[in-house]
Amino acid sequence: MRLSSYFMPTLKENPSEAQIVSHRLMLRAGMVRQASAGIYSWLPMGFRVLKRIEQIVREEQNASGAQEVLMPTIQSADLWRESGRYDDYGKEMLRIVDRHDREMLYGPTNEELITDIFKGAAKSWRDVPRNLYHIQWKFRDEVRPRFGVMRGREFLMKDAYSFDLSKEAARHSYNKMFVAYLRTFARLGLKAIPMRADTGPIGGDLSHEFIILAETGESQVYCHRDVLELDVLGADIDFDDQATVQGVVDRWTAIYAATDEKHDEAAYGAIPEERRVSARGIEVGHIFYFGSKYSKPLGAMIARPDGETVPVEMGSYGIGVSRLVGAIIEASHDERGIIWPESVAPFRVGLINLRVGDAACSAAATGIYDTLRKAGVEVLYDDRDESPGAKFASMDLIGLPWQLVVGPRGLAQGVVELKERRTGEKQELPIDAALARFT
Ligand SMILES: Nc1ncnc2c1ncn2[C@@H]1O[C@H](COS(=O)(=O)NC(=O)[C@@H](N)CS)[C@@H](O)[C@H]1O
Repeated sequence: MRLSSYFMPTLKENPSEAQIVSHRLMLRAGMVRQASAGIYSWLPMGFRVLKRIEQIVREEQNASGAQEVLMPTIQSADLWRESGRYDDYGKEMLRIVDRHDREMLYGPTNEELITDIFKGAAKSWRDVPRNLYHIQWKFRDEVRPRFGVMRGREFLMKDAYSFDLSKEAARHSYNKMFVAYLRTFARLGLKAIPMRADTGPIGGDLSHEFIILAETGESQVYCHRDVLELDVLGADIDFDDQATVQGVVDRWTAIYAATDEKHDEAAYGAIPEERRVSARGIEVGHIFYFGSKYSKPLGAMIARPDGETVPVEMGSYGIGVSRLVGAIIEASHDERGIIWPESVAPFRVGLINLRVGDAACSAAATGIYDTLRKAGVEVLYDDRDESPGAKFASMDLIGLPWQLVVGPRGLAQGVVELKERRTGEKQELPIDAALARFT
């Protein structure tokens, strides 16, 4: 993509309404624009990151055996009346009346709808275990949306729902999601710690929040430092091997880590002082086991092999896909701007032509641009007629992992400059050697 034709309305100044760094940088880098309170338009740069995150979430859900569906954003109030949550949900629920005066709502979550879909299709133990997920926009009329996309009113969530015959089987489904979440956040370049958590409006009695430590986080969390030093498991795990999956969960949950609501001062106090961590954190995922909380009132029953019918055992598992765009910036930035992990970067290489008017420079830069694109490398080519300083500043702001700088002086010596955004490390390389790094 040539920057001279790219829709990327960057801002020079920090917008006054932005209180945290990710909100500031997303506005300044031209990634989003607020449409109304807590509701954002995703511009090309932000949308590319959102889709990269979404795709990694999708791959890890699929790897764990979950199956992707797509449920609507608008739901009938009927199912929510059956589950008893229509009134309980309170003011966060956006209630809508259609032209036939039917009571509808913009879904804040989908337990009722997915249970109704499963109920219509499943009849016996042969139909479980199943895990169905979708990646869909939600609406929660937050009383104080803030921090940009971190606490929005309309936001993108991956929400998965598991169906099992027994509590033991449901626990394995829960454990598989626990492991899938560890892998997902590791691929996003994040250290997300699973912490015992409250279940809130979703319900149930077993729940973990996946938290990344960040000063601007809304959650207060406590943990043993050991849990921050655990490595996420290797590349592959056999999700059908219950003992292996349980082993990973046990290893992580054996170490103290809890959100404020579930904090146990005594257990925390037993940790040696220098190994205690008390910090703010950002909740990027939240998983729940809640048994028959929805299947009983909605009548989602399945027959056991002995013929007796029981309400299907369920859990639900959410990841804040749009929140993650902000959370990754909170975890990965410096004073000059964003530092994207390669796995989610909107482009892999930022190509800078230092002197657009210079024929040799432009020929070399355009040649590199064409070669990289032909090799399938995502490259953003700054071909604007701007000063070198302005180009360096905007490339550092938008945070692409690599910068390739073409200038007359370097060319005279047959080299271009390669800079790694994360470390700031620069090296001069012949053009072919520089290209070889990416092709
Ligand atoms: N207002 C919000 N703005 C952005 N992301 C949010 C917001 N509320 C929740 N999230 C994200 O969505 C994730 C799941 O939300 S949740 O309420 O915890 N869980 C559920 O809704 C369950 N139905 C999981 S399927 C959270 O961990 C958080 O990362």
